[in-house]
Amino acid sequence: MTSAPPPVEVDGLTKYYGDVRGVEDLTFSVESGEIFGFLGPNGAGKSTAIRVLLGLLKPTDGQARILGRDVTDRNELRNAKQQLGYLPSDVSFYDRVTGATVLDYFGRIRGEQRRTELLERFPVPLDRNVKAYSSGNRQKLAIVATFMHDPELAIMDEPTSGLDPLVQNEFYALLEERQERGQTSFFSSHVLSEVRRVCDRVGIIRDGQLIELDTVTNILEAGGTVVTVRLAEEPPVSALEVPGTGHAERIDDAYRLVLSREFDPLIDRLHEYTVLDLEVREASIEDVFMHFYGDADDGESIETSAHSSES
Ligand SMILES: Nc1ncnc2c1ncn2[C@@H]1O[C@H](COP(=O)(O)OP(=O)(O)OP(=O)(O)O)[C@@H](O)[C@H]1O
Repeated sequence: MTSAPPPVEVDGLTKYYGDVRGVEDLTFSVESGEIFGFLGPNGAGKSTAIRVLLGLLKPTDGQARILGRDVTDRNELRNAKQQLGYLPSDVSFYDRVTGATVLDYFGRIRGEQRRTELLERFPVPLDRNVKAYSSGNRQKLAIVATFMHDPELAIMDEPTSGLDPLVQNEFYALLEERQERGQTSFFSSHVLSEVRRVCDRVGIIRDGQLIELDTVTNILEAGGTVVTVRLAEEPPVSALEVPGTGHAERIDDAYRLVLSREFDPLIDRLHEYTVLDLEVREASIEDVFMHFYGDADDGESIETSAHSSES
């Protein structure tokens, strides 16, 4: 018996918009039952990759398959879509219809066995025109539409944007329940906290290219230990760059060092100074991100918490 193909398979995928690079040479696959986060700041290429996966854009080069079907083949894609839930980044339902009509429409096409249950978890004013919906309600309606046929694979472009924290939690719980049943979820995000919380594996994309692909656990382990130290003296940063230091910088009146597991060389060096303050902690996913994006100067933005704009 042959095993089922990976729900998402991308090989050498490249998409240019004329001269503008959308994504270049992406290769990865997502396994059954995984919650996979596709991570990157604005303009990195996440939506482009997702739109190719859904057959909405034709690749310039390379292959993309969902549920074992070639997304550039209309018939194959139609078959795959019966088992696919898709949540686009800007939810554009027909404004002049009610939420109930929207769900009726998708229900007729793909099925709606989980509709009632999902509406209890993500309630929306069903009888009202979608035009009058808040952005959060639109997003909740989109979640119900995405999952009510209980798809094997869900592909979502920034699914939690506009949701309040309680609804976000409900959404993460939904993904985890799906995982227990072996169903697969793939979503793009620029919110690090949610990726750390729910994803098994992440692909990090920058300037259209995949720059990291690993489990969240491995990425955090490889991130090292972050040491922040304040000294009475003001030595140059280079004075603290002992063996095992991956990165060192001066931030205000402190020194921030990323170390591998070896601490002795730093402790020896610190003997030469008066230590006023010392903090040692494991690297966070934010630290890992800053490592990849810290030198970006083109306005890329990453939210280090789901609500950083509100705090
Ligand atoms: N229709 C288009 N025509 C020309 N260039 C485009 C088009 N869509 C996207 N691009 C460009 O492709 C690159 C990748 O954009 P994309 O929207 O895929 O990024 P993203 O990671 O999804 O960003 P965001 O988080 O802002 O949605 C960007 O440089 C963008 O300007």
